[in-house]
Amino acid sequence: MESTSLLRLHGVTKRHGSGEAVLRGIDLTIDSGQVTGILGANGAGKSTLLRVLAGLSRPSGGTITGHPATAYVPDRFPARQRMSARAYLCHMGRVRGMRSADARARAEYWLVRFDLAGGPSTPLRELSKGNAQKVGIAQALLSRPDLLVLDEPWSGLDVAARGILTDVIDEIRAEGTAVVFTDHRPALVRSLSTTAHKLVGGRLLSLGGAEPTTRIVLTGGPATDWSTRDGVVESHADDQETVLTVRVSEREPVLLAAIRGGWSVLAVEQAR
Ligand SMILES: Nc1ncnc2c1ncn2[C@@H]1O[C@H](COP(=O)(O)OP(=O)(O)OP(=O)(O)O)[C@@H](O)[C@H]1O
Repeated sequence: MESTSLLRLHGVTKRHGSGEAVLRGIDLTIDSGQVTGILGANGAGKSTLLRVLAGLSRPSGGTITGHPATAYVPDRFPARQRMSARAYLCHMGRVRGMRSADARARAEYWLVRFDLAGGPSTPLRELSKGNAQKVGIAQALLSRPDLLVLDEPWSGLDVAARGILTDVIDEIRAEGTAVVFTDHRPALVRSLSTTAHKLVGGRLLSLGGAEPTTRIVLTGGPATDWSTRDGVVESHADDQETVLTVRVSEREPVLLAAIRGGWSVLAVEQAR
């Protein structure tokens, strides 16, 4: 699919009130089908940048061109209402001009896919942080946006939902949606992004493209926390299998550790 430019930031600055500038001279182009990952320390300005990208916050200086249909998922979904997850999503769908039946079908699809605890009828105010986050993501995916802006979307999600979100990002980007996300894990940002950046001192530094990854499917070994091992970008386990997404440069050491640890290797395949 040919990519088109959706949004361009040129020399964007942002200060909150009369304080120091949080963003300084940000140049960034967002193309369709592109996944842009943004790293940065606490307080570096990641959420501020995402709110500017989503059109929720006006920059103090610089220019922004482009008006993509944008969906935004904040780092904490404020789920205080009494209405059910399904009713909330149907309402949001109708607000966006969807037919009721379509909104309901899409709501049901995302809540089932992300396995919302208690199911779609659960009142929002009874949801845990991670389950509220699933509803926030479902809300953004009701109708396909041109640009999906995700603020630390994996934080709070359980292992299965993390894997689903990674798959969903791959799927929608293949359909042409641009995705911008923040996270604190350099390996994950580098691996999932087509362009990775780091915010330092209010400026956006380019980290270049993603390093390719390999998917390693293991079975039969002892309980192991793979997520802390060098090169492991993601790990996903169920009763039968453990699926690791591993940077290509670390594939052999991880395979060796698995075999030495008593695991059987079911598959090694190119992931990205
Ligand atoms: N509405 C606001 N009013 C005043 N200052 C703000 C506001 N929002 C953010 N800030 C300040 O701007 C700076 C950047 O905050 P921001 O939330 O963008 O950082 P972040 O990189 O997303 O941090 P974290 O990783 O902790 O989520 C911080 O110093 C913060 O205190």
